Amino acid sequence: MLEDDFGREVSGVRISLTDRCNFDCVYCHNEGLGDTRGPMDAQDSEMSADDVVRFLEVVEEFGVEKVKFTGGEPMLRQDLEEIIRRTPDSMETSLTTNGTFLPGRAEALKEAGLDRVNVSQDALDREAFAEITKSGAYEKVIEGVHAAVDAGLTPVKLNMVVFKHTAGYVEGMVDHVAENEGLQLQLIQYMPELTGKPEWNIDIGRVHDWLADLADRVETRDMHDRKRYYVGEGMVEIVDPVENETFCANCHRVRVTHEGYLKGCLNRNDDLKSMGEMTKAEIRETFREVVANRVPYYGEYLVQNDSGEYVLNEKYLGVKA
Ligand SMILES: Nc1nc2c(ncn2[C@@H]2O[C@H](COP(=O)(O)OP(=O)(O)OP(=O)(O)O)[C@@H](O)[C@H]2O)c(=O)[nH]1
Ligand code: SF4
Ligand code: SF4
Repeated sequence: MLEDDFGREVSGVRISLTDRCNFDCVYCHNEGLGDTRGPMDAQDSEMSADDVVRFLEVVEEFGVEKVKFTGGEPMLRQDLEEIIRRTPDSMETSLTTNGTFLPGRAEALKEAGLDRVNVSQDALDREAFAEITKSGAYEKVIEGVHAAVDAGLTPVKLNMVVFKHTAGYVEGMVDHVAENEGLQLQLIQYMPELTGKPEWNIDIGRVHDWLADLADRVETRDMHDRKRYYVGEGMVEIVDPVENETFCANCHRVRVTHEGYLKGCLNRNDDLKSMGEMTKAEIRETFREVVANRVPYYGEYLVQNDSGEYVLNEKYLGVKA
């Protein structure tokens, strides 16, 4: 496995297959590229299935064990099943989706080799859901979650962004996963720096404290040092990157944008490297370069220079996290 200067091995890749989406969520950061509500890129700028598979075959050589397909909404790609079918067998394959297209397609995805799905679901309340996603698809999403469980795409992680609009629904969602086999809950800290509304922030520390009291046991996941709270039949994981040095020190993933740019960090777009029409040999070298240039985002590792560019803080040159 390739490792960066901070001792972080790259074990997973996250590939955005499109920036198109049928929702318009108020917290959307579009894999760090900015809100999907702006003009979307043309469909023909998206990586082709061949491009995606070529990339996966290269990173498999470097021991990458996991691939997550994301968007926008990745199920808007009609060739998603083909991409999954052609993903190297050695990789755990998962999908992050808004769930609307899972009814009728979950079984085909399972048959193609998909292991599990994460579905965005911010509330068990139709009106709140509509206000957050600007969509009337609540029932479809619930149906999609059932379809995923029935197809064995488990555990199905429900992704809930914790912010002003959802704070009142956290308890109900925790009860929901505690009572339903096959479901897990992922509470995602709101990221104002990507979406621009600090007033919507909720203190995630309070959610940790509340869950610590409620849980039967607590574990810490290697990836991002995330806490997992076990409540009844369910598991609740907290994704809390903001200003969290430990989270970044345990970051083991590289991203690919829908247009085929390698992206070393969710929060940065100044380090993008296009894979364009590259051969496998060229992708191999570019991937090595991107991994070598990765720097933990939170902590003292990066500083901005007078032109606003991120540069490595001199005192950390050559120092591992
Ligand atoms: N800052 C930061 N946020 C992340 C990172 N990974 C996930 N997140 C946040 O968590 C949200 C949901 O992530 P998912 O795509 O469902 O996947 P995940 O939870 O990271 O992955 P699995 O646990 O493997 O399913 C993302 O949209 C981000 O907001 C990361 O590496 N850095
Ligand atoms: S479903 Fe996902 S990609 Fe679509 S608008 Fe919501 S957060 Fe963004
Ligand atoms: S370095 Fe930190 S902010 Fe960047 S992708 Fe990794 S965990 Fe997220």
